[in-house]
Amino acid sequence: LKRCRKKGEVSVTHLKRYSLISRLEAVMGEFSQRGAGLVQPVRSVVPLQKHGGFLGLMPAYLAHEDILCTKMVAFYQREQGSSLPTTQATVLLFDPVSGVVSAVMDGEVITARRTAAVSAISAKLLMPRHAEILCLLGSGHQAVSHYEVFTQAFTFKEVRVWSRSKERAEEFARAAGGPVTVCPSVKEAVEGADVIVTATNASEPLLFGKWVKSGAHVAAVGACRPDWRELDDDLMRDAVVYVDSREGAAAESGDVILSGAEVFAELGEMINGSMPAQRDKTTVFKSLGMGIQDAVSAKLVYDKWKSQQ
Ligand SMILES: NC(=O)C1=CN([C@@H]2O[C@H](COP(=O)(O)OP(=O)(O)OC[C@H]3O[C@@H](n4cnc5c(N)ncnc54)[C@H](O)[C@@H]3O)[C@@H](O)[C@H]2O)C=CC1
Ligand SMILES: O=C(O)C1=NCCCC1
Repeated sequence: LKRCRKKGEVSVTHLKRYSLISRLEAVMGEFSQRGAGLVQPVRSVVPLQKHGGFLGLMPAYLAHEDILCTKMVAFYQREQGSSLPTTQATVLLFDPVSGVVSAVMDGEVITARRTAAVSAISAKLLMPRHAEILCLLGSGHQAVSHYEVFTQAFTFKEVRVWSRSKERAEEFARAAGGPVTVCPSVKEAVEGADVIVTATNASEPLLFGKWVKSGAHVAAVGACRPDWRELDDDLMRDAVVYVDSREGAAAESGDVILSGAEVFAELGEMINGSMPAQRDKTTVFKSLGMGIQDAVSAKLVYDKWKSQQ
């Protein structure tokens, strides 16, 4: 990908070469057609009230490719400074003929990479044509994977990071493969940014519409509970809102539910061409994560492993 890029150019066409991205595009397009060949219920979530956590179950069956998969993901809101991870996932692949489990995989990398790859698809379609500034809010696992995928797929003049812990943001910047500006506040970080990724465990809005440049694209990855927020009402109501799944957003996204914002389209509808990409407007892609994304990602990993046996 890096070889294909010219300075200052968004190398959107080269995204196709990134096989995870093209697999995700295909399956999300198919999902938005609501055909019988793809079964994915809305995530079941078991609250662990006593421990401030949740266990999510994410099954999916892709009949055309005969992929049967489920992910189990535990996610928590931890106290600042806790050494425990906030998100832990395990992915099971089955032989759909017999129901036998063919693989048990750690889901950390799959979750990190597929989420960032889906956000990159949203950015490819929705960010300003000559996007120069990428801003990451949060410095955890998703911020790292978004940095990696976004800087491989696109060319930015500047990458900024804000985190509620300045030390973590500085650590993030040191570990990044290129220059990253650490910003002291969300407001300063997002000012003039063309693409903003929110990847935090916040449950109250931290990104306000009044700070966001008109025409910017926001990929909102956190706030995956119906009463959690990352984005304020102004941003949600003024932007054109895209989601990964309408049913998922209606059940789980506090940013969608509590703001009363209208969902304009699913990412898959844009991919299929049945709904337009309103690139000239301020856009929000509200990501919640889907079992079908894990299924195609796990199959890629499994096939690669199999080919090496
Ligand atoms: N949309 C999707 O498909 C997926 C979404 N997620 C969600 O993405 C978010 C980030 O996940 P990870 O990077 O794995 O978590 P992480 O724990 O590695 O990083 C979380 C980041 O959020 C920051 N943070 C925590 N509480 C905050 C608050 N109240 N205000 C501002 N910043 C805060 C932390 O300092 C850290 O920088 C979580 O909400 C997680 O549930 C995770 C996986 C998939
Ligand atoms: O899709 C996922 O995986 C997750 N989504 C939201 C919460 C954490 C994991």
